[in-house]
Amino acid sequence: MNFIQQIHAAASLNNSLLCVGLDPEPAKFPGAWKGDAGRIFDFCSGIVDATKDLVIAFKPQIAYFAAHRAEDQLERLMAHIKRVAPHVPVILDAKRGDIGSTAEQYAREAFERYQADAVTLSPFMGLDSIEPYLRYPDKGAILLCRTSNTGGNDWQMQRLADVPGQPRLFEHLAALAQTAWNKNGQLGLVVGATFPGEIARVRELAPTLPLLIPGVGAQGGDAEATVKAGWREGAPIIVSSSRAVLYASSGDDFAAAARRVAMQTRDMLNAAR
Ligand SMILES: O=C(O)c1cc(=O)[nH]c(=O)n1[C@@H]1O[C@H](COP(=O)(O)O)[C@@H](O)[C@H]1O
Repeated sequence: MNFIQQIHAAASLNNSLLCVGLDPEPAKFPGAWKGDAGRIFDFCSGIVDATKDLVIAFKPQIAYFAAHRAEDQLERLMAHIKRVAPHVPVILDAKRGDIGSTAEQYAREAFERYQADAVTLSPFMGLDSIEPYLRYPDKGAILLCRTSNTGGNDWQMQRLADVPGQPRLFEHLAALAQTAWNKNGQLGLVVGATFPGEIARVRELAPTLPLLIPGVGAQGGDAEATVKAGWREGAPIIVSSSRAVLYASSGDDFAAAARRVAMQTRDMLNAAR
């Protein structure tokens, strides 16, 4: 199964649009684990085990592991997810973007070392910086398009004077990702839940692509508006929440609390379809 098929299968098996983001911060760990970077695997696997029947995907953010020299724990976590939840695709959030020869190494890291099913990428350096990932035709490559942060305005909302119709940068990218750049049909786009109007615009320009939508939960994005703007039958959205799920409780009941919040969020997203 390729990444797009995995997403469709997990969405229907778990009846979910919710992705749980795995952004482990030892300072926020419960009880005796607090401050202990050696517990990153234990914390994240606890979250995975508690939510694996509720999600369309998991999304570990690599910086939260690398900052603590915990790449070995990320490798173990990826293997753990494959073992306990083989039906749930894993998106490695790495936001890579570099020249082709270096991108080849990043693609190996994501797809061979970590066995990710998809990776997030910055398209700022253009198509040749994306192509090495496209050589893994079963894997997903999810391009930053209209990000959830306010600083996204600095570039993504600028108009391109030399392109017919003078689209904004994010609009131009969405159209390219749907067409010329999508050589093997494996591209997706990142659009922030904090900008539902732009989610709708991206959905117009990229009617079939999977959209990874972070920004519900801690960043305050509107879950209902997100679904209305982005979800269409056959065109999946992957709505990601990290802190609101991971740190629903700072006590030893963290996994049960994460499950409760994940279930509420999943149900809220489903009710808006
Ligand atoms: O690519 C991402 O996942 C991403 C894109 C974006 O535009 N905004 C954004 O917040 N993210 C990531 O999504 C997660 C959001 O975490 P919470 O705000 O805690 O749900 C973090 O891992 C971010 O790095």
